[in-house]
Amino acid sequence: MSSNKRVLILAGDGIGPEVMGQVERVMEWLSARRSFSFDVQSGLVGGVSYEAHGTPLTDETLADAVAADAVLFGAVGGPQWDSVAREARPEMGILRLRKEMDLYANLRPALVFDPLVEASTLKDEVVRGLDLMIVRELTGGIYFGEPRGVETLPDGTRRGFDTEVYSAPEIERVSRVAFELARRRDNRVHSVEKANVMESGKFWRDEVTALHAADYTDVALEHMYADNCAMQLVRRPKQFDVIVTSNLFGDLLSDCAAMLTGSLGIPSDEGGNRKALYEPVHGSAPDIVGQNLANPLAALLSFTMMLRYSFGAADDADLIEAAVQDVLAGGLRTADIMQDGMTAASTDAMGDAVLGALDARAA
Ligand SMILES: NC(=O)c1ccc[n+]([C@@H]2O[C@H](COP(=O)([O-])OP(=O)(O)OC[C@H]3O[C@@H](n4cnc5c(N)ncnc54)[C@H](O)[C@@H]3O)[C@@H](O)[C@H]2O)c1
Ligand SMILES: CC(C)[C@H](C(=O)O)[C@@H](O)C(=O)O
Ligand SMILES: [Mg+2]
Repeated sequence: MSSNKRVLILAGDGIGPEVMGQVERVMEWLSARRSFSFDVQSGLVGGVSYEAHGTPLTDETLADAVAADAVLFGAVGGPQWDSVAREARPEMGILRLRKEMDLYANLRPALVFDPLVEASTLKDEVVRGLDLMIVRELTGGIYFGEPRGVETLPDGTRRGFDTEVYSAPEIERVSRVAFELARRRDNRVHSVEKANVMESGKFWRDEVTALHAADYTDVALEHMYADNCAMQLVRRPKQFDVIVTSNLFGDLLSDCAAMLTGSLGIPSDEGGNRKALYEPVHGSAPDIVGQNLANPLAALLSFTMMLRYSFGAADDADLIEAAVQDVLAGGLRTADIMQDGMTAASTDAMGDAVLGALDARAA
C-alpha cells in the first residue's frame, strides 16, 4: 500500500462526531505503526453545515469529497432541523454526496459476531453465523425521481407525491455489483421489488432476469417481493446471501437486517464504487447524543471496509476486526448491545478497549 491516503472525514451531527472520534484514534494507531499515513481533512455536513453556511453541503466540501481517496461519514440530522425546508435539511447533505459522487451501489452487510448472538432479539439458532449482504441502489428510485412535490387540485384538495423511476442502465449496473459480489461469496442473489404491484418493480424484475440470462447463469437468482423479504429476514435470515434492491426498499430492509446483528450500532456500509464513501447504517441518534453512550463499532467497521475496499489493506482491516471480536468476546458492551445484569461501557471505553486489543495483537 502506498503512502498518504487522502481521507475526508465528515462527522456530521448528533453522535456522528462521537463515534468518529474513536475511528480517528484507531487511524492514529495504524499510522504510527504502518508504512502509510492518512492525510486527513475534515469538513462540515448536515445540520452543522446548515448552521455555518445555510446549506447541508457546500460546493467546496463536495469538491473535497470528490478529490479524496475515500470519505468517512458519521451521521446527519436531528429534531432541531425538522422544520427546515426540504432542500436545506441535513439529510440532503448525504443524499447530494451520494448522487454527485455517483455512489450507486451501497453495500450493507449484516454479520452476526458469535459473542453478540445474545444481543439479537431473535433466537440463537436463527441468527448465529449470519452473513448477508444487501446491495442497495443508492442514487435513483423514489429518493430522486421526478416529479415530486405538493400541489393543490382544482377542487382544492392538497396532495403530496414522489415518483419511483428506474432506467435499465441503473438496474443493470447495481445488479452487476450484486452478481459479482455473489460470485465471491455463496453465489446466490435475491432480487427484491414489488413486481406484483408496481410497474417499476416489474421492469426491475425483467431487467435483472435478462442480465442474469446474459452474463450470470452460474449465480443462483431468486426474485422476492419486498414485503415477503422483510418477513423472511426475521423468519429465516440465513436463507440470504446477497440481496439487491431499490433505494427505498434497501433503506427499510437494511434497518431490519441491522437488528439481526443486535443493534444499529453494529453494521457498517460503503458506497461500493471507484469513489467510495463509508458510513455506519445508523443515524445521529438524538436520544443518546452527548452522553458518551453511542456504540462506535459500526463506524469503526465502516473504516475497516474503507481499508479493505479502497486501500487494499486487507491485513489491517482483518487486524481491527479481530480486535473488535476480542473486545466483544471479553464481554464489553455498550448499552445498545448489552443484556440484563451487564454494565454499559461508554463510547470512550469501547474505543480504549479496541486500542488495547490492537496493542495486544501487535505485541
Ligand atoms: N446516514 C445518516 O446520516 C442517517 C441514517 C439514519 C437516520 N439519520 C437521521 O438521524 C436522525 C435520527 O433518526 P432515527 O432516530 O430514525 O435513527 P437513528 O439511527 O439515529 O436511531 C435509531 C435508534 O437506534 C439507536 N442507535 C443508533 N445508532 C446507535 C449507536 N451507534 N449506538 C447506540 N445506539 C444507536 C438510537 O439511540 C435510536 O434509539 C434523523 O434526523 C434521521 O434522518 C441519518
Ligand atoms: C438519512 C437518510 C437520508 C438515509 C436514507 O434514507 O438513505 C438513512 O436512513 C440511511 O439509511 O442512510
Ligand atoms: Mg436508513
